[in-house]
Amino acid sequence: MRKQRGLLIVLSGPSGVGKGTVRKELFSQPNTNYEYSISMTTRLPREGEVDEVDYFFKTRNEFEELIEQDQLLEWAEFVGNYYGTPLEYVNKMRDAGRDVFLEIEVQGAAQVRAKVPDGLFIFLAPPSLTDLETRLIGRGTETDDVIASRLQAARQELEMMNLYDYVVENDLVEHACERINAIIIAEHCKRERVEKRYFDMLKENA
Ligand SMILES: Nc1nc2c(ncn2[C@@H]2O[C@H](COP(=O)(O)OP(=O)(O)O)[C@@H](O)[C@H]2O)c(=O)[nH]1
Ligand SMILES: Nc1ncnc2c1ncn2[C@@H]1O[C@H](COP(=O)(O)OP(=O)(O)O)[C@@H](O)[C@H]1O
Repeated sequence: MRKQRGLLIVLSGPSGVGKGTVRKELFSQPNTNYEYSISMTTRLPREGEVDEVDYFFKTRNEFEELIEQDQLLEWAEFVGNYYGTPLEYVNKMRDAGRDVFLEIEVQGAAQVRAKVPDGLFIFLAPPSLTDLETRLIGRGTETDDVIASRLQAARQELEMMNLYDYVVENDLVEHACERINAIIIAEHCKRERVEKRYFDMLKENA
């Protein structure tokens, strides 16, 4: 059977909603066809974060060079730091039939929407703004100032959720993962409808 080109799955949502937690849970499940695209950032590593695993950590100069050289599928500045997606990896994985996950904020997602119209756009939403604040504070990785800026950004990000194909509430991690897996399976089935091999099959049997 010929392999479909892999999906480009964009997972967005405000800082602290649980994108990283949900994505790690999805990737820990057996029999998935997912690849995670590690982003570039100028943010400093948090305790425990590893270069080339969590992010490719770059200086601002290095990042600006990548922009100049057109090596990023999208990039954005979020609360004082650059973040961007390496283009080559995404294309290579999709060509190999793998579904590629981008975990990115809303400005970058809008750029991907314009460049990759067949992408699958999923917005992860918190049960409430209070839950979001509790999670962001509970994670304990940012200073109070940064938390306040991220909560401010969250209000604008939540207003963008209507631009996504799906909104998934992250009430419980397992439930959010079940919904995301279901969306991806449905998306593959939808794309099967236009697979050439089915038209060929019908012609052969005419
Ligand atoms: N546009 C864009 N956003 C990204 C990329 N990588 C991460 N982000 C987003 O940047 C925001 C800040 O990321 P980070 O500092 O790691 O904080 P965290 O997501 O709250 O743990 C989050 O919304 C990420 O999803 C990227 O390659 N491009
Ligand atoms: N469904 C959930 N219920 C309660 N806490 C959650 C849930 N999902 C994630 N968290 C917690 O919220 C915090 C932020 O999650 P994280 O995955 O780092 O968010 P993001 O990547 O969107 O910034 C973490 O401490 C995580 O353990």
